[in-house]
Amino acid sequence: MKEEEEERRMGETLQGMLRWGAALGISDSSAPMTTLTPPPHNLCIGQTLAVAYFPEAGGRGLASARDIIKGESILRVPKSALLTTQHLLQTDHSLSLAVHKHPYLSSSQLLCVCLLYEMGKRQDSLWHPYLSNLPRYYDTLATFNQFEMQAFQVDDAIWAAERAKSCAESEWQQAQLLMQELKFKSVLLTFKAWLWASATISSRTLHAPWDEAGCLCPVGDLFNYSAPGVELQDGENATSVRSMQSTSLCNSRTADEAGAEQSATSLQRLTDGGFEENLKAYCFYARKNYEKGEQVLLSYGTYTNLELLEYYGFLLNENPNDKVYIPLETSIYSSSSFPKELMYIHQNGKPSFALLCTLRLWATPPNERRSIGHLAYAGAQLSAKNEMSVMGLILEKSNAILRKLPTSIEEDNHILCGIDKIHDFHTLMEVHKLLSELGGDSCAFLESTGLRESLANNQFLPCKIRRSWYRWKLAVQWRVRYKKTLLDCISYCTRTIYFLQSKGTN
Ligand SMILES: C[S@@+](CC[C@H](N)C(=O)[O-])C[C@H]1O[C@@H](n2cnc3c(N)ncnc32)[C@H](O)[C@@H]1O
Repeated sequence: MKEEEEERRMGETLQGMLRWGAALGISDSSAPMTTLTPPPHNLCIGQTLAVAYFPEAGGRGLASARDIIKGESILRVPKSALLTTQHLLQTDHSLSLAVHKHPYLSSSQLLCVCLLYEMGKRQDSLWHPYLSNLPRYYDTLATFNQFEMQAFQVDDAIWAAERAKSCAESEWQQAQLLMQELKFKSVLLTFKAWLWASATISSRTLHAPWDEAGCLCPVGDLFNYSAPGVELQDGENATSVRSMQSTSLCNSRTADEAGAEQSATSLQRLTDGGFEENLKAYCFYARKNYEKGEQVLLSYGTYTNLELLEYYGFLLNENPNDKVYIPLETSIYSSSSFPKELMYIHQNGKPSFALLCTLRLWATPPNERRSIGHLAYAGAQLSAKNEMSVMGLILEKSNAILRKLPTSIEEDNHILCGIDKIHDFHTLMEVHKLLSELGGDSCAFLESTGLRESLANNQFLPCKIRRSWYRWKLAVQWRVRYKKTLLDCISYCTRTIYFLQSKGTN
């Protein structure tokens, strides 16, 4: 009964946002936007899209309300409805005065401050109907606690989470003075509020040509993600692209990567969407045909699962852009001119082009590398013996990584099954019993959440523990996917070696 009531209330707030959006000119129509746009019927936006719930693919999202053809214009959000730093500074003199005294803050930090500033206005904010529909919690990497970070098991992932958190912390500290000058209420000054704002920005902003931090786009940010298909990837050279969000709070990319990113982003806008100066609106286009009722998805860019977790707080079991790096000796890296970032294992277990090419050269006597370099760079196998040493090395490295990890993929899957069962339990006693029997990380989960102590005071599972349980599940899902890639790689290398041996060639 309580859940039904909650659902009804959420439906009403959503309808309120859609009515508000329609009044501001957010529409599916390609006709000029006016405030005469008819009010939305139920959760529909014009005739084309409707807000719907997709439990297995992003939760709340946008469904097609009719058949849609690839390339059709499906949504327009006028610039006046976008929540941007520029808009707020132009319309709020005291905010503008205060912000100009802090030129050292980055554009993302400023957007965080502006978002919290608007939240502080409550009903008086122009965006109140939009803000009250934003998620209350996020599961981006910066929100992971120590236990949840350790659950990744893999150093690179633990470091990424630690870096995301410490970066958010230092950005928050730098912005404190400005937020105090703006007389933020104490609840908006907390690190928790900052994490919420920075996760909102990281997971929901769209690229804006006038601001590196991007813009918050009401209704346009309800599209869930589908990974760009191979048709958008520039072979091995595809780098991470961010069209949903242009910059991260902890962006550590190089200028070259940023350049590649920009050109790939423009490519994607042809089918997905972008800000159109002549229309003064954010315009979205269907990237494929959709049947009525299907979820309409957007490609935010090309991400590995770890990056999806860092910026968006979710991961994909089938992610064509996921990668596993295996550490190699410096002498190996320097055998080719490829950058390290291109030497990895694809999610399907196959070594990347650059990794194969580099290892083939490394397994060639140094005095012969020059003469056969052109063959290696063209992707050719150099000899059966050479190929077998390459496969042998990758196999050995993958096995070594797996051996060092504290649990096997079977144990992780067992833990995941247990974690999933928590969903059906409501009382703390039931959850405690399940976790005590589960073994593995679950004892550490009991410790980290203080669940044992909570038993005395609470009958039901507190929200904080539910959130932690969800992030723990994300970390375990991530490491399962990581191990599966390495196991698939081992099978691939083994099969190749057997094949070459059976041919008995050199
Ligand atoms: C731009 S919002 C999309 C709308 C969002 N579902 C909502 O309810 O407001 C991006 C967020 O949606 C969720 N999301 C998007 N695509 C997803 C997917 N394919 N699988 C799981 N979660 C997804 C993630 O939480 C992500 O941070």
